[in-house]
Amino acid sequence: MASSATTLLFHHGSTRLIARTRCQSPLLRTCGVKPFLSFRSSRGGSTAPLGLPLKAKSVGLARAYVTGAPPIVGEEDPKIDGSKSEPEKEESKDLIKWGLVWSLMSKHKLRLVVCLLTLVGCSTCTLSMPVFSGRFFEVLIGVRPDPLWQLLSKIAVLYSLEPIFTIVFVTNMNAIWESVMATLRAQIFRRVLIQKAEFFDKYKVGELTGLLTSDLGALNSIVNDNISRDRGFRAFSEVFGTICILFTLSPQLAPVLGLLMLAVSVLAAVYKRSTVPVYKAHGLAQATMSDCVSETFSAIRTVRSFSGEKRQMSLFGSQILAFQRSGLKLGTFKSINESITRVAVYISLLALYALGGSKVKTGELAVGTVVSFIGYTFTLTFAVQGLVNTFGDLRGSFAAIERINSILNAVDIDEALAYGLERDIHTKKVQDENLRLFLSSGPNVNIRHLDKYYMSDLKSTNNLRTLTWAGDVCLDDLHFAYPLRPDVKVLDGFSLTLRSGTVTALVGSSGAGKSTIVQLLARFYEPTQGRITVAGEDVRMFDKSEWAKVISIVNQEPVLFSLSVAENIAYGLPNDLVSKDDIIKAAKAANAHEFIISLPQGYDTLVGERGGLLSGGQRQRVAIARALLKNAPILILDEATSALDAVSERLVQSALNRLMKDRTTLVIAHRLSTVQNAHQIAVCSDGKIIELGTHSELVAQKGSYASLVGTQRLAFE
Ligand SMILES: Nc1ncnc2c1ncn2[C@@H]1O[C@H](COP(=O)(O)OP(=O)(O)OP(=O)(O)O)[C@@H](O)[C@H]1O
Repeated sequence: MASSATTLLFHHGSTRLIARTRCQSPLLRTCGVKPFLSFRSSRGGSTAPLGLPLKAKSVGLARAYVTGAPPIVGEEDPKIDGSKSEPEKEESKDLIKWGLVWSLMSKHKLRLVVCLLTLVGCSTCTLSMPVFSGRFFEVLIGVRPDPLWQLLSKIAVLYSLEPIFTIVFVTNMNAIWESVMATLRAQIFRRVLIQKAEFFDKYKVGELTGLLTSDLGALNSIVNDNISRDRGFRAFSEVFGTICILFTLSPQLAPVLGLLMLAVSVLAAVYKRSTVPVYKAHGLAQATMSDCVSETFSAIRTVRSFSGEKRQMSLFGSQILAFQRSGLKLGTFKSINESITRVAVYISLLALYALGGSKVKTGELAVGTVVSFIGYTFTLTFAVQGLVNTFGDLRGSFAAIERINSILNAVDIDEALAYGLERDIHTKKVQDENLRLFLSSGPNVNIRHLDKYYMSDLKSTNNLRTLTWAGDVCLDDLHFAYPLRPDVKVLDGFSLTLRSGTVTALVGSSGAGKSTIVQLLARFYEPTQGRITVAGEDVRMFDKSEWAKVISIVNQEPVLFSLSVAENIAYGLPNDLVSKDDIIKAAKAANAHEFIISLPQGYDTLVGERGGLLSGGQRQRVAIARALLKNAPILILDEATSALDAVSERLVQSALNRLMKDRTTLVIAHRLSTVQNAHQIAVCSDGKIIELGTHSELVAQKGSYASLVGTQRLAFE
């Protein structure tokens, strides 16, 4: 066989099996050795490898793809089934694992050592202070012969060292953790970005924002809130150290007094911690109030037009009262919280005075030791409270990590997108320093679980642009149901060919599946059956970031980013490839130049959130300029002019005509004027094409299209 990948087609009932052989390495490929043979069903998508195990095959080919090797498959009917080899299926897909956190921390070995040493240093200083206080009193009453100045200079050294150690400890700990958090933040953002489209159907934007704000914030607080004195590691070392010292100072007093102090402090701390939900409820009541305020004032015109003032007042009134109630409750808990620590200290001190005092009286204990015990009472009480809080924070962080992992594991990642991105990041890392963040945990950490078998099927994309400029786009017997509604068949054997360089109009009733076709063409979803090809090649053979470069979509409500007009026009294109002149040329062709130069800062004017500072027609023309500059061979216009008034529509339509020239265009429109000039018109109903032809052919057919034209309404609404 001539090629390294050879396909044998077997027809077996309705299932066509593709048998292929491939070489595992370039060396084997050139020598024509075929190390294994696999059979795959082109329908059901199951894979039955023969010969060598699947894993061995995929690893070799995966490497070939990443290093930009020439096309590695050449089958007539390639089929990606996404089936995974068993070991990869079993591997945990959790994004945040303690192993990852530790590996990120261990990149800062020197800082970790400094942290450890300064932690020991500041804890030693803190724990020594009560001992020196005891000695100080003993010197004062003459029990100790040391000169006072000598003792005072030792205390002064301690007092100086402790803050220095603290500064070094906190600075280094903070630096390590901020670096870990930056990487985790980047990894979560990236993992969300590469999820399949149904992920975004499933979760609300607020939930996803929460992952990066509140949930990650909970993880952040493990260290950031616990590097102060009396929290985290310091609290732990102080509790442990205090108990050891108490036992060393007085083996008679320590068991009773130490344990009593510990018990009282733990109880007080646990009680204080139990009031956290009351604080949270109060915060929630406040957030509800502010939501109501922002909703009322942002929709003030709607409120006015429905005389909704009274309703809004009543709603806000109920929220004020709820906030007041939770405030009162919080006040009670605050007052108890304020005194509970004192109660713990007082009980411990009272017990110390009673027990320690009697022992001093009988001469069993030095007065300095009792003074030291007083110091340790305070140290222990505060350190125990800090430790309980740290455990509470840890619990919150565990819950947050679980939430992040469970959301990000709920839907599979989009592998065809992930691989393209991975490769792009690697090639762009030299130019874009910001992308380093997305690499810093090492590429393998993130792509390890990706399906290498899938990757092995992707083609080299060098020729995708050429293919799409010249070849037809075929939608071949597409069947589809949205993943979140698998029982509702939206497409049911949809077949249509978009001829290269021509315009195809797709019309049909509301809900017929027209926009779904756009979603499949854009590869936001994959068809459940059937395939989309370009020049005969299955589009799944190309990674999605490459595919995105050959397709432009302009829809009814184009979304602009809160950037300048020029940045919006050039969005997605590499900075070094786009000149200001190119942007102006595209804007002129999109009939947008005139309005842009009349804006306060011309092309540098910021367009506001989602382009809100521009009118609908202006947004539309900026989107068309963006598509013109992108110069993609395939163009999709999804109801692009239906929301515009007559003047805007004329301007937009003439811009669109320029944009459509020589491109393979699919137009979804409700207006006859937009549709009738198309090279072919497809009428869609119940997820399939029921009529296909030019305007005059379909009118002559006297079918659905003709009746639409007859009633002057194109859409079957
Ligand atoms: N993300 C989604 N998840 C689940 N179902 C969806 C989703 N998007 C659309 N649908 C459903 O798919 C069907 C086809 O919708 P589609 O948007 O493709 O219709 P359409 O022909 O473009 O309609 P219109 O002309 O009103 O825009 C509808 O029944 C719709 O409810």
